[in-house]
Amino acid sequence: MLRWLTAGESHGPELIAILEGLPAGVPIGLAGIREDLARRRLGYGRGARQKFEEDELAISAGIRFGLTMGSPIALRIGNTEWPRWVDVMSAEPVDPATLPKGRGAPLTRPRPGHADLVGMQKYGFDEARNVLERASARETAARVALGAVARGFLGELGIRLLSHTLSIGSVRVPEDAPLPHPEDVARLDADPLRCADAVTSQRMVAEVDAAQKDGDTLGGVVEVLAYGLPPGLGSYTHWDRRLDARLAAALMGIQAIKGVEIGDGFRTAARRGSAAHDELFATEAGIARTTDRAGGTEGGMSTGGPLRVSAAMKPISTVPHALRTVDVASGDTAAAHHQRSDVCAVPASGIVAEAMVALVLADAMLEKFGGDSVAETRRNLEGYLAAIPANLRTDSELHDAELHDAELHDAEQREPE
Ligand SMILES: Cc1cc2nc3c(=O)[nH]c(=O)nc-3n(C[C@H](O)[C@H](O)[C@H](O)COP(=O)(O)O)c2cc1C
Ligand SMILES: C=C(O[C@@H]1CC(C(=O)O)=C[C@@H](OP(=O)(O)O)[C@H]1O)C(=O)O
Repeated sequence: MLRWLTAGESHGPELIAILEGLPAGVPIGLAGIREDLARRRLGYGRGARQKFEEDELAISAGIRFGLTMGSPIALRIGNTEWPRWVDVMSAEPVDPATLPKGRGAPLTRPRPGHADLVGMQKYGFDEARNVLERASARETAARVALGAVARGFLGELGIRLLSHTLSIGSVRVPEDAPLPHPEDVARLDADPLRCADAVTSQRMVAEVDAAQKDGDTLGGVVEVLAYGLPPGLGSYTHWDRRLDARLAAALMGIQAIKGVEIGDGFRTAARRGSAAHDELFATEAGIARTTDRAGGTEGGMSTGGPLRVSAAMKPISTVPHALRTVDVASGDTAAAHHQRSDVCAVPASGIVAEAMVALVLADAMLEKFGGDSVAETRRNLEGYLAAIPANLRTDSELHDAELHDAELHDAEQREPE
């Protein structure tokens, strides 16, 4: 079993992330984690803070000479904004009246759509600072660092992940656009919105520009793909063992994610059964599915084909053209507090979604195959695959190669939705 925890406030000194249960012998370097942290900062439409803040990564435990030791892994990400917040975020008792003018002013105009108001009600605060410090998606840097470690483990077992942007506001990639593959990651990272379709990406940039001009914000949809999974991760035997349920919970656990789809998700509900499922074909190399409408899970288990899961992000709630709220200090109608914010953080949430999927898959791999060293996990995986009787084997290589052609064919045949 894999466990993970994060701690840290948005404007505190640092974020702390701990991962417990990963086997020994996984190659993990600072460079790989830094790369994923840098990818989370990218994306057209992010606010000023991404430009001047850096993620100061340090490994505090669990890795020696570039390899995991089997002990808990502890990572530290310093907030370079900290020197500007030492007084406002001091852990020592401070009388707010002694702070320079404007510093630590109470945030009494809660932002609709953010955690401000309910957080104040729940934790007994009379202003929103303590709420927004932890509700902020700054915390996702810690999860991305943990996800990079999980990705390193999965990579040792032949599993590769990527994410891409499916929509920004009302602009969406065409239904029949080809699925990106791991070789496309550099190209995706270079795209302003991490969109695989260049023409759609340009329209997305225009959508972000228009929202920014209007003092508004945008959400969108990201998709995570994982290639190289074995069949049988997760289980149909109990609701909380289902891989799809675990993925959905992990993705819904990202700030501002409001919907998750596995495979074709809600679109499947509008189809007839004859056009909704992935038929099976006997080939010389094994049983093949030539479509992937289900997104790589059946019965709460991985099928061995590509996993495809998407997450819908609501628009950023700190709207520059501020939303109406109530000043809880006076009871008067007011404009919600706003200093700076992202116009759109959808590409960044794709990187966070990749991290969450990597953590869930790493956990599911360890649950099925165990292992105190990654070599042991690999032996167990290979033994399991070799023991599947010939008449039950699926041919995922064939599946990968033919999937794209079959999907294009399928899109042509598909009834209008
Ligand atoms: C990567 C990322 C960046 C975000 N940036 C901002 C931001 O700049 N301003 C903001 O108000 N919300 C931002 N959010 C969203 C808030 O964190 C989110 O709206 C808040 O937690 C309340 O959403 P919830 O109801 O889903 O928890 C961001 C979310 C993510 C995933
Ligand atoms: C700092 C990050 O994201 C922050 C997430 C966030 C929010 O409300 O979620 C609000 C903004 O912070 P601030 O209000 O200080 O400008 C974002 O910049 C980050 O992703 O590293």
